[in-house]
Amino acid sequence: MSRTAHIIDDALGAVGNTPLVRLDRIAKEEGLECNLLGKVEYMSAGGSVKDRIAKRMVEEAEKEGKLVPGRSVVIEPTSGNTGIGLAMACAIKGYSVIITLPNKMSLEKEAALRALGAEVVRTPTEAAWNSPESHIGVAQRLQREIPGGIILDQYRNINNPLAHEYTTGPEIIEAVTGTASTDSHPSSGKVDVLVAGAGTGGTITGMSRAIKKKHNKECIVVGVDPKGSILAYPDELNTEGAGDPYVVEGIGYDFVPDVLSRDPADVNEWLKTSDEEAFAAVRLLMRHEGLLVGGSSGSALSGALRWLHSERGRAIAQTKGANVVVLLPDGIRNYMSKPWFLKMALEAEPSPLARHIADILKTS
Ligand SMILES: C=C(NCc1c(COP(=O)(O)O)cnc(C)c1O)C(=O)O
Repeated sequence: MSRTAHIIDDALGAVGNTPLVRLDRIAKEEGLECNLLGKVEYMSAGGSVKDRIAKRMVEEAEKEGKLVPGRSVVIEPTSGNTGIGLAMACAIKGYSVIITLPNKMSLEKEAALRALGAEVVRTPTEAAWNSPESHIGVAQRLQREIPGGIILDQYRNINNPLAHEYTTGPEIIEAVTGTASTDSHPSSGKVDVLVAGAGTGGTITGMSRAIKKKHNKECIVVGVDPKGSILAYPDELNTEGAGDPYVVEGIGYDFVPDVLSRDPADVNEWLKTSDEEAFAAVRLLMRHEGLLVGGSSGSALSGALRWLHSERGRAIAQTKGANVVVLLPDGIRNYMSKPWFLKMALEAEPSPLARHIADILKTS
C-alpha cells in the first residue's frame, strides 16, 4: 500500500517501498533495446538499501527477546549505511547504539550517525576483518565489555537476506508485473536480469531468491564486486588487483560473509569493477537521469552496462521488452565532501553555456 495514503507510526514505516525508475536516456545512449530500470534506494527513510535489514534485524531481535528496552546496547560493525538504519531504529525505539566504522568511510555517514544519537568508533581500514583492530574486532571487544551489548551482526544474521527476499525482491516483481506493456515501452512482464553489488551480499542473495523462487527462475543475476575485493566467484576473478585499496564504499570485503550466497544458482555471474568506471557511471545517472546516487550505484550500473555489451548479455541487450533491473543502493548525501564527487561536480570542463555566460558577464 502507498505509504502516503495514511498516517504512519514512525520513520520505520517509510523504509523501503522505493521506486523502480526507467533509465531510458542512458539505455538510448548505450544503444540498448531492452528496458534498463534502477531500484532507487536512497529514497528510503534512512537513505539506503540497508534501512531494510536494520529494521528487520531490530524487530526480530525484539520478538526473540534479545533486545531489552533500557538495557540493551546495540553494537554493529558497518561501512555506515547499516549503522544509519540501526541508529534511526534505535532513536525511535530508545536503544543506545555504538557503531564501529572504518576510517575510509565518509564524514557524512559519521555525522549522520552522530546526529541520530549513535556513538561512533573509527577503526583502521587496512585492518584484516579478523584482527582485533578491525571494525568487527573492536565491535566484538565492546560487546564483551559493555553490559547489555549485542551485535545484531549483518554478516551472519539471516534477517539480512530475508529482508530483501521479503521486501526488495517482491517490490521489484510487483513493479515489473504491474506495469503494462505499451508500444513506447514494451515489456516481457518478467525480471529478466538483475544486477547488484555485494558487500555483505544480503541484498543480492535475498533479491535473487525472491525472484527465482516466486517469479522467474530463469532470471540472470549478475554480481558486481570491486577490484581489490574477494567476493566474486569463481575465485580466479579476484586475482587482478587483489588487496588493492578502492574508494567506493559499501561493497567488497576481504572475507566472504555468511549471508552471501556464491552458489551459481543464486548469483549466476560476477563482474569486477573499478573506481573509475563507478564514478563515470554515477555521472551518467546524475546528468542523464537526474538521480543523486552514491558510488556503489555507479559500480552496479557500470557492471550492468559492461555485461549487456558482452557476449553473454548482447542478445538480451537487443531484446525489446527485456527488463534489466539495477539496484542503486544509496545517495550522494553520504559523499558530498568526497574528492571523487567534488571533482565530478565542480571541476567539470566548462560547458558551452558556461562559456557563453562568462562572455556575457565579462562584457556587461
Ligand atoms: C554493508 C554495508 N553496506 C552495504 C552496501 C552495499 C552492499 O549491500 P549488501 O546487501 O551488504 O551486499 C552497497 N552499497 C552501499 C552504499 C552499501 O552501504 C553497511 O552499511 O554496513
